[in-house]
Amino acid sequence: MTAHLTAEQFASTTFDYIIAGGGTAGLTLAARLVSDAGLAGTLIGSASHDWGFSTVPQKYANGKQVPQPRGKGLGGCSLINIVIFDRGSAADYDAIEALGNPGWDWNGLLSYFKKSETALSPEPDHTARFRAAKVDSRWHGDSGPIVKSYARTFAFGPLLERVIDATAELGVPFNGDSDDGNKIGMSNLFTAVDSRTATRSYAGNAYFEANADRKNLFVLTSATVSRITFRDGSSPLQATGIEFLHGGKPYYAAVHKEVILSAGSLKTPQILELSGIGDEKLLRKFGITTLVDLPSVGENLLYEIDPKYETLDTAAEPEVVASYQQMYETRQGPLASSAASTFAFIPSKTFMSAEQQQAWKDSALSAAEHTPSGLKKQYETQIRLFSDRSSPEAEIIPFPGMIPFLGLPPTPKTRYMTALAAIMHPLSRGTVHITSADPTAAPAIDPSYFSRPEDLDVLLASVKFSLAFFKTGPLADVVRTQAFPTPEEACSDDALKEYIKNTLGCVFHPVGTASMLPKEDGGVVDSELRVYGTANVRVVDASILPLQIAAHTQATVYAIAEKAADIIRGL
Ligand SMILES: Cc1cc2nc3c(=O)[nH]c(=O)nc-3n(C[C@H](O)[C@H](O)[C@H](O)COP(=O)(O)OP(=O)(O)OC[C@H]3O[C@@H](n4cnc5c(N)ncnc54)[C@H](O)[C@@H]3O)c2cc1C
Repeated sequence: MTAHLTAEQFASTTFDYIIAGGGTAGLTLAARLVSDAGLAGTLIGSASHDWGFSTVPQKYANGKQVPQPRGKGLGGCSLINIVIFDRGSAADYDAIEALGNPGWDWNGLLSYFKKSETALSPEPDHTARFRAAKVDSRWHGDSGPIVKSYARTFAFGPLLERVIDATAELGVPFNGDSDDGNKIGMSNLFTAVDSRTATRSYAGNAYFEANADRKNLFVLTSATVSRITFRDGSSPLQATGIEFLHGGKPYYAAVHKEVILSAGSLKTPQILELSGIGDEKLLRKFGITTLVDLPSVGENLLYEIDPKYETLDTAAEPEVVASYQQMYETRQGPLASSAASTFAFIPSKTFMSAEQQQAWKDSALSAAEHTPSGLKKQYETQIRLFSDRSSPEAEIIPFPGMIPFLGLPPTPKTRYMTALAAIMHPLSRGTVHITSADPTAAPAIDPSYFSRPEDLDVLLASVKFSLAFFKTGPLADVVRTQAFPTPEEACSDDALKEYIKNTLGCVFHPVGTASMLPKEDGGVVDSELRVYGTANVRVVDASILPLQIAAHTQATVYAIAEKAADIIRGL
């Protein structure tokens, strides 16, 4: 049985590896490291569900504060996410490699995507009715821990065909398998659900519980890592252990080999800064001695951005929910899987006119001229992707129901449908930094949405595309009224921009705050994920992605952790 240690036991053990954060990446890494003889310690934040963060008021979005849920228990965000399990386009990963990260391109990651997963074949009627592609072993794994399957019952039912046909009429082809490196099109995405048991497959059960009887995996729950400790005078810095809080009391645990931070994009920078690795000016403000002046820590925060657009619906009625519950008894129905997983990924040419694309490019090129060289390289990459017909620049997420983000109650007995529009490669860059030397204080999360106005233009165009979607033949036939935006809110581009700012959300995929880049380009970790200026501290989580990918992030995070395990073990 895995040793769930008490804080005292944890503090009196010296581990080979300490992984700070038992989330998506942390548990994946722990499971792979303990398959060797070394000891691994995994610390997690708390047994409760969600850290409950929110952004600071967004200057360019009418002061809106956007909720930022983050999973807190064993499994981290993989425990609370919406189970979509997909990959970005090959172009996304190739771009990350080209920024100075050998081995992190599509070909370098493909084996790790496959290693993390077991793809279940769609059932025969599934292939016919929901256009699910057959599982191709060139792209999909057959023996990894995360079990992925296509949603068994698509909640749209017959509406799905109309959704697919409407997008096809707007020039978006159906893509049977968007995990093969070509992301463009409308696709049924895999979900991290074991359809044989109708259960979520996540880091907690797939990687952690499956290794629960290992003698060399130790876990301490309800702990908050405060900081890393270093050998006095070492250069590069040699980590000796970590300090953590448990039940309000401070403890120390020692490490032989490495400390690995897997606290996620919004918390890893906090641990680095509290450890004296960050921007000297900021650290001084909070009385923290700077050990490595690394101003890039907590910078380059990137989100995909997403406004809400409400239309037609499904079921909030008690009798419908009861029928779903009944269906779940036989592992059927929407509760047995994701309610929606057929999404469209579209290149700029599909939703922006040639003039709009040119205006965006001119503006982005001018922005690139006035940025430091590291960000300039990222912008140049993004400008190239923007014109690449194989690179999605927006995602349209049709959802069979009203999403209550607008805070407006649905009219009883009315059925709605929502299309969320998200942009994939925003130019805006945000930050996440400490607000105090107290490790329990929430960091200041500032995505700085729309600080680059080009992002708002792309989002406006993608929202207009989703409005057109509901007016296209197959869907127009069943849409009675446009609930949101109201006619006033949609009367002009400027009015729609205001609507976007007021209803802004995010797709919960923050990345980039401990970017894997050359140091001079704003990197926090090198391509072996080692923190600059340290000998034995790595970051393994979503924060290392220097660019946003056009996909949901969890499959990539598992692949990052699988690859990191091989790097750390020298394989
Ligand atoms: C609501 C929501 C829906 C999402 N939906 C999807 C989806 O459908 N598909 C998809 O692909 N992606 C989705 N994502 C994103 C995806 O889940 C994340 O990108 C991914 O899981 C991040 O993994 P991570 O290892 O970087 O961080 P996490 O999984 O968040 O792990 C970080 C861990 O570190 C712990 N921790 C933090 N600070 C400390 C500390 N100081 N001390 C100790 N422990 C600490 C946390 O408690 C957590 O367990 C969603 C995310 C959210 C929040």
